[in-house]
Amino acid sequence: MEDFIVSPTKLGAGSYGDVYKVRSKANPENVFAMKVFRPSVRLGSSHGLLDSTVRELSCLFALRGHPHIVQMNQVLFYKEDVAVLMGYYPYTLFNVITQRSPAPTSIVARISLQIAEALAYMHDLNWIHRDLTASNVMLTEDLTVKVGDMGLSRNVADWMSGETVTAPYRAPELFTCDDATKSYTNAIDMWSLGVLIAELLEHRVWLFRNKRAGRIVYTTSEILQQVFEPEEYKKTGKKPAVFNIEGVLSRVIQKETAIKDVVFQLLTVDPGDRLTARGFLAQKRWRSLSKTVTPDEINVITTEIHNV
Ligand SMILES: Nc1ncnc2c1ncn2[C@@H]1O[C@H](COP(=O)(O)OP(=O)(O)OP(=O)(O)O)[C@@H](O)[C@H]1O
Repeated sequence: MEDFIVSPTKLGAGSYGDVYKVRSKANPENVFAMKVFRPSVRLGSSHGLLDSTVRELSCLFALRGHPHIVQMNQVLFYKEDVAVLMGYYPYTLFNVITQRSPAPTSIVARISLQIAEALAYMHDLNWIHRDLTASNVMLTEDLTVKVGDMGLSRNVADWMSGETVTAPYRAPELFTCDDATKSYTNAIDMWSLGVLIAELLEHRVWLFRNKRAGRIVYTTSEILQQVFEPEEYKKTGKKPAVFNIEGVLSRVIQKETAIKDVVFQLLTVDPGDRLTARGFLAQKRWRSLSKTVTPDEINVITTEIHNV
């Protein structure tokens, strides 16, 4: 650690650790983010590491070098704790969704394709992200995607914990039964991608959100069970009218068919019918849209984020 200067203010504090901005002493132009993992307080844990730390480090290691996944530079000790030195990324997708004006569809296409590139790479290597949210998609100064926060990521197994993915981004199959472990696939990440695209197009975060004290909002499970109740859906073949998903996705509905179709192919109840990452990457309309991004469009967004 003697090679680095650690900024005293935290970049962020998550459930699993604190993140600091760090500069190289030899070359102060070189800026990194250092995540210092919380130690395990589990009785009998001899190594002092949380499972999530081991998962995050092994996932970052397995996926290192991918252009749209956070860059892992070094694993080191900071004081008594294990830390990872990563690339420093100034924005997250949350900043883009919550800026004053909605992001143009060209930017939505480019960002979503870059997220899909990262997911396709993960899924090909048999990893599931399991916590794709607006805050976990980081962005460089020119809005290049770096998918991060792999604390819940894991290799696919037959039975996995159902208690995963931040609620508003959780796929319907994770709500289908109360068992602690469930059988699901990497299609859960594609649902989360569908929610992120819808949030960008709707210009609103947490479209499917949790109940908050004092405000009438829908719980994710209520929405998903009412709209996508598998039994009801299978019986009638069409979505029950209890909850109007078209109302929630009102701006998406107004988009041209090719855009609308992709969102609905991702927000598909049956995980077997849901668009895969490779299937998403093959969407010609999105690819050509993403190529129309102009430097001006990027400037407008980054300037707005800076002015918030
Ligand atoms: N590479 C990075 N560059 C800049 N900021 C970062 C970077 N990594 C993390 N951060 C900041 O630190 C915060 C916490 O990081 P991270 O989400 O990885 O921690 P966590 O403990 O896993 O969080 P969570 O509770 O969301 O699971 C992020 O929301 C972000 O603001």
